[in-house]
Amino acid sequence: MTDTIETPQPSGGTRAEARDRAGHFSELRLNGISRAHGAHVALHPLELTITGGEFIALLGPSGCGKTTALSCIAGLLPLTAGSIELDGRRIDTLPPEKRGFGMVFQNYALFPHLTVRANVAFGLKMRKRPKSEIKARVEEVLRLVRLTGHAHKHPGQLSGGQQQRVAIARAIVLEPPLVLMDEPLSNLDAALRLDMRAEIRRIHQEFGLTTLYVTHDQEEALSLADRLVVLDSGHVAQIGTPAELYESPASAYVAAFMGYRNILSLEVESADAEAVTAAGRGLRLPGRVSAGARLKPGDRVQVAIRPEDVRVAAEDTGGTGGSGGSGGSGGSGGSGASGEPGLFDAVAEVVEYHGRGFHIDALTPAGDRIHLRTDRRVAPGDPLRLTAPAQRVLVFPGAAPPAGAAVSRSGAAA
Ligand SMILES: Nc1ncnc2c1ncn2[C@@H]1O[C@H](COP(=O)(O)OP(=O)(O)OP(=O)(O)O)[C@@H](O)[C@H]1O
Repeated sequence: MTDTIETPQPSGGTRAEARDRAGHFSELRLNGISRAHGAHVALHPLELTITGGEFIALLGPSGCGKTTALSCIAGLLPLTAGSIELDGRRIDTLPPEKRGFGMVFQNYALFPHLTVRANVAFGLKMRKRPKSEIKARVEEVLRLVRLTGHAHKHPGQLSGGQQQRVAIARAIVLEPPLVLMDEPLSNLDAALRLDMRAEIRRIHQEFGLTTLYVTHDQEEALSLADRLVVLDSGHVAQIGTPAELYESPASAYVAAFMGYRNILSLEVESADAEAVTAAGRGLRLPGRVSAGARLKPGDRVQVAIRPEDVRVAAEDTGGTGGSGGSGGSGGSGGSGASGEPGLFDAVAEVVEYHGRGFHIDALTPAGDRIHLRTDRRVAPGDPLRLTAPAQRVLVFPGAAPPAGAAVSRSGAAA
């Protein structure tokens, strides 16, 4: 980490130069940090080492402890236990301003009576930096966030996305070792969120930042972060790269976050180290044993399948209205647990048109809701014969579906 603050090049310089200027560090260690509010533990001991330059997303549903973790790191909340070290130096005993981390929140918190330029310059003025340095750094950062042409305006004259970029500029102009962002895009409309998401990643890279980003949006986390930390009721559910979490979620809870919208509670019929057949509720599904799990017949399991991996079996879709037929099992109550593994019946309930295809919610005879995608024309009420390739069906040990997972069932558990 550099202690001296150099005056930036007027042209901004290269990414490496920007990285050198930012308060760069090698390693931020969270050593079992935890936080309790009275008897309620909002954050159980969190172990994480963040490398300088990384983009880390803290992901989880409302109330899982994301903001608590961020506030503990920022110094806004004292730790109940654990410690934080920046390149070996203990910092959890320091107040927020001494940690010097940049913060960007969803409500921007800009000064309405100050221009964009003055908002961005504010922190440097408070630090009594020389005027020439303030001017050069503010201009550079405004250019980086593409707001040079708006520098004279007040926040009220800017769009939500522009205001958010002012908030980011204000945080990064101080060249903080770490930028903490708490759901910074949640007040923006869908299109702007996408644009700003790309902007945030670009700014992170160009300025050589280290970023800790809180979100409940799996897509945002996967697209932005180098690594994700998934939290479940204050516990770490999994830490890994987007590809690791997407391909090999450690639990049904993480799977639900990674787009496995179909999570079914079934029982193991047969299993070896890798392959398993889970059955129950009129279904019989061959699948893949989740990493490290040992399953035996009779075990309760959670079976996770992505909507895009559920296929309409080719021979059984006769277009609208037709029950189709491969052996006359169309309609409810057809193929059951004794039927051909991997094939099951359902009736289309909700059909949404999505341009290139349809998103369908279908109900099995036992009342399990199955989400799927197809480019076949399907109408509500159509019987469907469905299948999912075994290698795309993940089977996790456990009796209860994950809380907050996208499990939808109209019937009772088996
Ligand atoms: N000051 C407090 N006193 C008591 N409980 C609190 C306090 N702050 C947070 N909590 C509780 O701690 C848990 C974690 O809250 P936190 O705000 O960290 O969740 P979050 O994942 O950031 O949620 P959201 O996405 O809704 O902001 C919640 O159960 C919350 O009710």
